[in-house]
Amino acid sequence: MNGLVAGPLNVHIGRRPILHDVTLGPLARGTVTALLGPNGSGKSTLLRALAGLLPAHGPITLNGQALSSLSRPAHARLCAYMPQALPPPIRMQVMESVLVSLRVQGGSLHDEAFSQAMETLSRLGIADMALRFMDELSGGQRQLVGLAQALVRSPDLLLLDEPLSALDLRHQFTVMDLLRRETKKRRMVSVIVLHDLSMALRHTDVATMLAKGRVLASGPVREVVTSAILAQAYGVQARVEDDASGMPMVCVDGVV
Ligand SMILES: Nc1ncnc2c1ncn2[C@@H]1O[C@H](COP(=O)(O)OP(=O)(O)OP(=O)(O)O)[C@@H](O)[C@H]1O
Repeated sequence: MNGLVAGPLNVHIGRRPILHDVTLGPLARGTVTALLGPNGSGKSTLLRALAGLLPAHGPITLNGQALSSLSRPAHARLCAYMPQALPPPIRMQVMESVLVSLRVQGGSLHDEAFSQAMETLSRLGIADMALRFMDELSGGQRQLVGLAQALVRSPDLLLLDEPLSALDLRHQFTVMDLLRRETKKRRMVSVIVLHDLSMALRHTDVATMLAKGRVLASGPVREVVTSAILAQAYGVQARVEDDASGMPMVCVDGVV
């Protein structure tokens, strides 16, 4: 089976149960999935479990292959994960940090590594930062570098935890647009944690809404981001409306 299928998954951190019988997918190749839910609902935990960074009880298969059966390097070749925390402001040039990310996949760098890294920086609009040092960049600029580090690896599974949190309005749109195009072109499965529900409506294909470590709803994003589900998940009174150009947006009127 192509794409990602996970669950039912149960995840404990220490003795604490965090995820309860969570299922995800099947998520087809070439699609972007939004992982939604209130603070503490388990989004990052699920992403880390998919990335193989937390032990999960339950099956996770990618393109028919059980991820749990893979060695760390083999897992890293298939899957790129960008955590919620921004890349640290260390004394390393941007280009070097992107090349280091390519090396996570194991082996030595191939001849095209440099041009591949440069092309990824260009697509994100930060080619001019290639020789700058990470500890001289703003938070948003470092987040764009973090995205370059993930994208340059052309993974089969792209996992991004709040990739827009430090970005300005223009970059939020250009990054989501780029992620959608790259996901289609490279036939990746992309799973992205987002708090901006209008962004999810406009730029993702399917969504899973978590609440208290369980799946509340799953399916096409417009069927998941609804007044009823938002009331249940977040405790807000909200409407989903189309703006003048027909694009969906979430308007919050208050709390329930
Ligand atoms: N290291 C840990 N030890 C114990 N509990 C943890 C740990 N990390 C996370 N948790 C708990 O797991 C639950 C889910 O956390 P998680 O970070 O997955 O939520 P989230 O949906 O990503 O939240 P947010 O939107 O705030 O980032 C929370 O109740 C949190 O307190």
